[in-house]
Amino acid sequence: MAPKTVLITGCSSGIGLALAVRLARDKQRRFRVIATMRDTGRSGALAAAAGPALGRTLEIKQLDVCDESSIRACLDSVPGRHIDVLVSNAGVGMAGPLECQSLAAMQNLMDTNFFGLVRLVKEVLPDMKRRRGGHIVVISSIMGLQGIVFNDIYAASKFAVEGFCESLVVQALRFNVAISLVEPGPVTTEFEEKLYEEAKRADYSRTDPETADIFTNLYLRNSRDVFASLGQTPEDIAEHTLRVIEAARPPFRHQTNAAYTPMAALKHADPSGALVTDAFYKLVFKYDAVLRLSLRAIRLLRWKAQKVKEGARLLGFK
Ligand SMILES: NC(=O)C1=CN([C@@H]2O[C@H](COP(=O)(O)OP(=O)(O)OC[C@H]3O[C@@H](n4cnc5c(N)ncnc54)[C@H](OP(=O)(O)O)[C@@H]3O)[C@@H](O)[C@H]2O)C=CC1
Ligand SMILES: CC1=C(/C=C/C(C)=C/C=C/C(C)=C/C=O)C(C)(C)CCC1
Repeated sequence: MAPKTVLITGCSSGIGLALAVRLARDKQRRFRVIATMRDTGRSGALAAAAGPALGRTLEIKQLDVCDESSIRACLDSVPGRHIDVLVSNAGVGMAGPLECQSLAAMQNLMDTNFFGLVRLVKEVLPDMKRRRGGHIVVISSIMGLQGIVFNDIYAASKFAVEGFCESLVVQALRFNVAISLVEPGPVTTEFEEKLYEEAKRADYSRTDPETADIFTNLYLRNSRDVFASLGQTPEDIAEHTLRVIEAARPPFRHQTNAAYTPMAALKHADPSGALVTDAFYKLVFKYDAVLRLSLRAIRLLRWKAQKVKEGARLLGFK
């Protein structure tokens, strides 16, 4: 079978980079990867990780999801504009009290996370419909299903992504085009560090001292622990996404972190929303010590599992 052409956005770091490398180094050579990024000056890490795949099964192209002409130019440079799989991955995060965030920053986030996807789909879907085949894979988030305190704008952008895809999927199916949402929980990438850097620069005089205190001393501290205990690696997400891409009948939704499934299910268990709001309120304000203790226990278990794995490898087990 001819290799599938997969175009991925946001490949300078994190999930996009890991996925591009995973697909390009596929042992069965099933993919030809077009790894895109808005600034090709940032391609060093990808080129290094791709190794000999660069120039063979992987090529790097410029694409800014906020710029229609850059998307068009990139697609026009692909023979026959033929993309089998589009992976919409590029995205930015934002966390903190609303009062400390500028409207311009919020609009930039929506422009990247939501309209970036819309621009891509507008450009790629007509070709896929004409060919009666294709797959659009969207890196959404668990926050596309359930908001998390202080992530108001980011969660809104991922809800927008989910609503857009949920509506479009039925029409697309008529043309044999699949749409899949990949919904990770926390993933340890530059995304996390960028949030903390942003939080350091924020002007907390724009909010009241109590809110500033809850964000900096409760949320940020717990968030670090959540990433350290429950965070997946970008390589984990690449494996999950590969499974979605290679599925004979791709799922519409795919959660990557089982630890978050109950959280996302709560809202469906109680349509009034009281159950999930109450659970979050208690976790954040009442049982934060229990939360931290549980997260520490998980970290310890993970560390032990890692040591067992390393030991087994040293002893020659796979
Ligand atoms: N990390 C996490 O905890 C989670 C992340 N996600 C989602 O995963 C996706 C990837 O994030 P992740 O790998 O973690 O984070 P990274 O910050 O490591 O990667 C984000 C990528 O998006 C790119 N990007 C940002 N703006 C644009 C743009 N306008 N055009 C093209 N590329 C752009 C960045 O490029 P540049 O280097 O130029 O800034 C970078 O390559 C995002 O959609 C994010 O929302 C979902 C769940 C959890
Ligand atoms: C679970 C949980 C928390 C934090 C979760 C975080 C920080 C999740 C991050 C998810 C990301 C980054 C998704 C990206 O798309 C709190 C509020 C600390 C306490 C209550 C339980």
